[in-house]
Amino acid sequence: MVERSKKPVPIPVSPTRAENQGFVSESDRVKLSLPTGESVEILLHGATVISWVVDGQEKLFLSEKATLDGSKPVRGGIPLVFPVFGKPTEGPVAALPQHGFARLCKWELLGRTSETDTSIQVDFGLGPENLTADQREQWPYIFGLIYSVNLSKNSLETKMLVRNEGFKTFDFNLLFHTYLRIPDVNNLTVEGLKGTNYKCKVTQSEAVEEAVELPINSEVDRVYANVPGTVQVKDRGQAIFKIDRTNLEDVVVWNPWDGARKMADFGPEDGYKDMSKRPTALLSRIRVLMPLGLLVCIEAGAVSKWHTLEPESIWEGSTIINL
Ligand SMILES: O=P(O)(O)OC[C@H]1O[C@H](O)[C@H](O)[C@@H](O)[C@@H]1O
Repeated sequence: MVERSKKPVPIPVSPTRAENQGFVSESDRVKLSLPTGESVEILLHGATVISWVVDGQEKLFLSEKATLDGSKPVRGGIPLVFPVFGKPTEGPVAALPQHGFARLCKWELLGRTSETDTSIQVDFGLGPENLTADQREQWPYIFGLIYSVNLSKNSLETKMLVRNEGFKTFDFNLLFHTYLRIPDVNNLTVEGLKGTNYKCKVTQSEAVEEAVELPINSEVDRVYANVPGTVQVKDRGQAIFKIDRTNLEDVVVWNPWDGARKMADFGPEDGYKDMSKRPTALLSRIRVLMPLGLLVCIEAGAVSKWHTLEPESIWEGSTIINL
């Protein structure tokens, strides 16, 4: 449970910024914006970031068929993975659904906690009181999560604080399952992984990454452990996303490729690859107005091993995506 005494203290905003309405809270979501036009939108359901707009361009992929009403995890944006990554078939977390419960729960809005003309932050909380009785049974620990989303002019930072508020030690994984929107997967490379050990979930094998520039040209589902520095996503050799991490040692690279066709909530069906192959004039016009999705997931996390949290201990991990 998020102790009220531990809640972040809201910082009063200047009248000028208040007039700019950089923070809008609706029944199911929160919208943040900067005077320079950048914005981010976060659903209370899963505390899922579903949009990040810079210079009028959407930076995150959100499936056309994503469910946003809280009945399913969101296919797109930044779903939160906690307290388990994947779906272990045995052990104390075997009863939990794939990727845990954090992306399924309705989070509490704790409030806007810092704001200047160049950045704005909002915090959300989750504890056992926000879980269903089944979820509490599946993961019977007393915990508090505080999730912060910080929007700056050219970056988006997400930070998770995990607190063990009970008497029992627990193990957890955490991951920001970030769906990046990219212009064209055919020109895309991911850099910063060379020399890192990875588990390939497609071939069920392990290897050391040899590529300086990793292309995405088929299904990719790799868990890179202990990635040393910045991971860059490049389009035609130009960095379009630079991802830095603090206390999140691992990076998952995922693109379902044509496996996306089997996902009921994935749309457009070929959004994994290249929307330009859809020829109709109407779709081309729509594409100009609202470029549809091409994606790669670059997921910063702590997933290659369990993190153990003793009672009264705190763990914090964050990632920042710079443009
Ligand atoms: O379909 P989901 O439960 O959202 O999982 C989507 C994907 O998440 C991660 O990237 C995993 O490495 C993949 O194996 C998984 O398919």
